[in-house]
Amino acid sequence: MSWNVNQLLRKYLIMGSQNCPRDPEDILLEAIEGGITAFQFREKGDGALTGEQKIKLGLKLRQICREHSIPFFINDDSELIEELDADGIHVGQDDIPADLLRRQYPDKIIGLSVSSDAELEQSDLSAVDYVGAGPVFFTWTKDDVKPVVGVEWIEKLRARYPDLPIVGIGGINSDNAREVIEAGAQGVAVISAVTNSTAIKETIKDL
Ligand SMILES: Cc1ncc(COP(=O)(O)OP(=O)(O)O)c(N)n1
Ligand SMILES: Cc1nc(C(=O)O)sc1CCOP(=O)(O)O
Ligand SMILES: [Mg+2]
Repeated sequence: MSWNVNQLLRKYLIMGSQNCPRDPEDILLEAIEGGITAFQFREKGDGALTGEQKIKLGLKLRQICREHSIPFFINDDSELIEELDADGIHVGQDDIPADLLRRQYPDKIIGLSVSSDAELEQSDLSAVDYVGAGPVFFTWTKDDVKPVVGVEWIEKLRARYPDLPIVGIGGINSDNAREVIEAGAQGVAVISAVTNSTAIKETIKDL
C-alpha cells in the first residue's frame, strides 16, 4: 500500500506493552476506533518484552493495523521490519543510520528524530520521509529524554524546511496539541495521553 506521509502523521500513536495498564491489543483497537492515523510498535524501557515475546506481540499488533489499514512502524529494530512486514521504521540519532536504511529498504517509510541544530547538521534528510521533533513538552514516559525543545523548535524546522513532514512528540495531549500544529507540524505523536486515558476514543478525537 502507498501512504500519504503528511496524512499519516496527524495522530500517530506510539506504544509498547510497558506503556499499557491493560491489554495492548484492546488499547490499539480502541485507538483505531478513535481515529489514529499511524501506529509505532516501541517495545522499549523498563518492563519491555524481548525476544519471542516481543515478536509475538508485534505480530498481533501488526495484524490489527493491517485489518484496519493503519500504517505500522517499528521503533529502532530494523531486524523486525521484515519479520513483522512493517510499513516503516522510526530511528533516532544513535540508531542505525537513516541513509543505510534507505538503501536497504527503498520502499519503506523512514522517520528520524531531530532535537537540535547539531543533530540537524549531521542528518541526511534526503534519506527520510519525515522527522520526529521533540520533546516539545516535558515527559515522564522516556528515561533518556533530551532537553525540552518547545514549539519553537517546530517553528524553526518549518521555517527552514517548508515542505518537510514533521511530527511533534513529547508530553503532547489534547490540551496542547493545537500549539504543535499551529507551530507547523503535520501531526502529533503520543504515548501516555492515549495509553493512560480512561476514554481513549474521546482523547483521540480531542487531539
Ligand atoms: C515519531 C517519533 N519521533 C521520535 C521518536 C524518538 O526516537 P528516538 O530518539 O530514537 O528514541 P526512542 O523512541 O528510540 O527511545 C520516536 N520513537 N517516534
Ligand atoms: C518516545 C519519545 N521520544 C521523544 C523525543 O523527544 O524524541 S519523547 C518520547 C516519549 C513520548 O511519550 P509521551 O507522549 O507519553 O510524552
Ligand atoms: Mg530510537
